[in-house]
Amino acid sequence: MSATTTISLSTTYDAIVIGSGIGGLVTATQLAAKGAKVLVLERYLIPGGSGGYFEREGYRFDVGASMIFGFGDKGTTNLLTRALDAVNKSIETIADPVQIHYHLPEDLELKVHRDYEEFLQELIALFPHEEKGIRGFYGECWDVFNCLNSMELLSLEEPRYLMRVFFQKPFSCLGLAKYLPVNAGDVARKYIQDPKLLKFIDMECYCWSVVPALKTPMINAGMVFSDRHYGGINYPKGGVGQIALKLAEGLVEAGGEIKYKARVTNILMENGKAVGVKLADNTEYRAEKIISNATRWDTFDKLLPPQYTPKKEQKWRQRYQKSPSFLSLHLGVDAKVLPEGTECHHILLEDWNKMEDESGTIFVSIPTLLDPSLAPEGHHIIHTFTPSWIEGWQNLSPQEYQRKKEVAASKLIHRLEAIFPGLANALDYQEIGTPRTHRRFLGREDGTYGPIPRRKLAGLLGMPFNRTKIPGLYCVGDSTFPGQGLNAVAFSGMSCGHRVAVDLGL
Ligand SMILES: NC(=O)c1ccc[n+]([C@@H]2O[C@H](COP(=O)([O-])OP(=O)(O)OC[C@H]3O[C@@H](n4cnc5c(N)ncnc54)[C@H](O)[C@@H]3O)[C@@H](O)[C@H]2O)c1
Ligand SMILES: CC(C)=CCC/C(C)=C/C=C/C(C)=C/C=C/C(C)=C/C=C/C=C(C)/C=C/C=C(C)/C=C/C=C(\C)CCC=C(C)C
Repeated sequence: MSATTTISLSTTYDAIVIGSGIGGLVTATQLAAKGAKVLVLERYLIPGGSGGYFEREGYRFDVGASMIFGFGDKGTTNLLTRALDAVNKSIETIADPVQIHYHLPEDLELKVHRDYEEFLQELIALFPHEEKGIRGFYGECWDVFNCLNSMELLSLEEPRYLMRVFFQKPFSCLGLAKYLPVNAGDVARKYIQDPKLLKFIDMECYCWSVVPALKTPMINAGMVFSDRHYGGINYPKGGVGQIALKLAEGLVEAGGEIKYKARVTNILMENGKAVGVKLADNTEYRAEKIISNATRWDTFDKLLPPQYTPKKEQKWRQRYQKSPSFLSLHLGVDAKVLPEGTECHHILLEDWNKMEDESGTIFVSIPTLLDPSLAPEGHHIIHTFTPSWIEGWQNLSPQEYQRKKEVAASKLIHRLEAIFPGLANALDYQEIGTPRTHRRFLGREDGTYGPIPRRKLAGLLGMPFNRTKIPGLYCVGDSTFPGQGLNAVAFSGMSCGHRVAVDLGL
């Protein structure tokens, strides 16, 4: 068959989901559970995207996500638990007693304990003059969280749901409406004066939102700073990849389909409406609704002809830009290198002025402290990453690229020796990922971690929901409200599933 031959398949689906990241899988499972005929197309070999895994020499490494919110067993904000439950799946999890052990400049060293009061006591001991401010700021985060955690979380684009939830929980709705345009840094400044404590609050935001507190939406901060104590951080037994594997399993059991090695190259348009997709091998599939779990840049610049880029997208790009990608180091190490009592997640920064710089902040995750089965006996996994832009990794010869990776890895290991002395001599396995790796394996433009505000914006107000200006086309994942994070994209998936189901008349 010639390369240009197009194979059109006669089956018509209710919905096609492009990509099996957690956002895409949650949408697909929500729809399949409601009886829709769903097809998920994934370019890679396994599901999960940034929440995927890979195996090397007896180690099972998490690709990206490692600090998992949304796995609690109470309230309404435990969206990963709920998404799995919708297709009759569950995952055994291991409670992490400390969310992050911070190693910050000027000897600012502290742990965010799962127990809220224990965390506050540790922070207040470092800033006794700010006790009232600390309690005030984190207390207001709880106000936001309590609003969210009191209501059913579905599509904010569905007026009947909004009316229902408003009548059921008017104060929670009004509370959230009040916080939608607010950023965490402005709330922090109402309570806290100490500049060093404000820098700490910046780091508390930066380490998941990739921007300082003044640019971090308060609703997201309320979720993160409270749920870590309420539902807690819980690691899935068998690795983060289990979440996607179970969702994919549940999808198929609910009557949905998932195809791997199925790279979508075009969204097919007819009379201004999205009607199907075309794969790299020229196969075409058609559906009533097309849902893209690719980033907005990939969706609108690559999958659609340029004349279809809505004006709204151009405007959005004036407000949001691609965040940097990461340089990731997946290490297998001799267990003896970790001192007794080492915590699972660490943040390391030596100079406050470098927090947002390329290679400034170092993130560390050691999942084998919670689930030893992920590494050979007597060994641990240290997954460490630091922000990195694609530009520095382009136009290199294979030798230059290899050399640059090794230099960057050894610099990271050298800095990590400050918390894990002897690390360089304890290495058993090493794999280095760059922004190019993330672009290639996750299909994310420039390997970006997701959208970040170009300047200070009004909280979450500018983040688009799931519908797009193109009839029949929806977006899901971290390019949509409320942004990055597995629990955040699970929300995006739940609301996308809800909106599409209503549009399909289900
Ligand atoms: N908690 C953590 O520690 C941590 C760390 C890193 C990332 N994350 C989070 O993971 C989340 C990512 O979730 P997501 O759902 O937005 O997306 P994702 O990028 O994880 O998944 C997108 C999927 O779509 C596939 N894809 C892309 N283009 C395609 C095409 N043309 N055809 C077929 N398949 C295609 C990709 O291969 C990938 O599997 C982010 O929100 C990020 O914040 C969390
Ligand atoms: C009716 C009326 C009047 C009104 C209306 C209003 C309303 C109702 C509103 C609503 C809203 C809503 C619902 C919202 C929601 C939201 C959400 C869900 C959110 C979520 C969020 C989440 C998040 C953000 C998360 C995140 C996380 C992350 C990102 C993480 C990350 C991590 C990492 C990176 C790691 C780090 C570290 C180390 C490793 C150390």
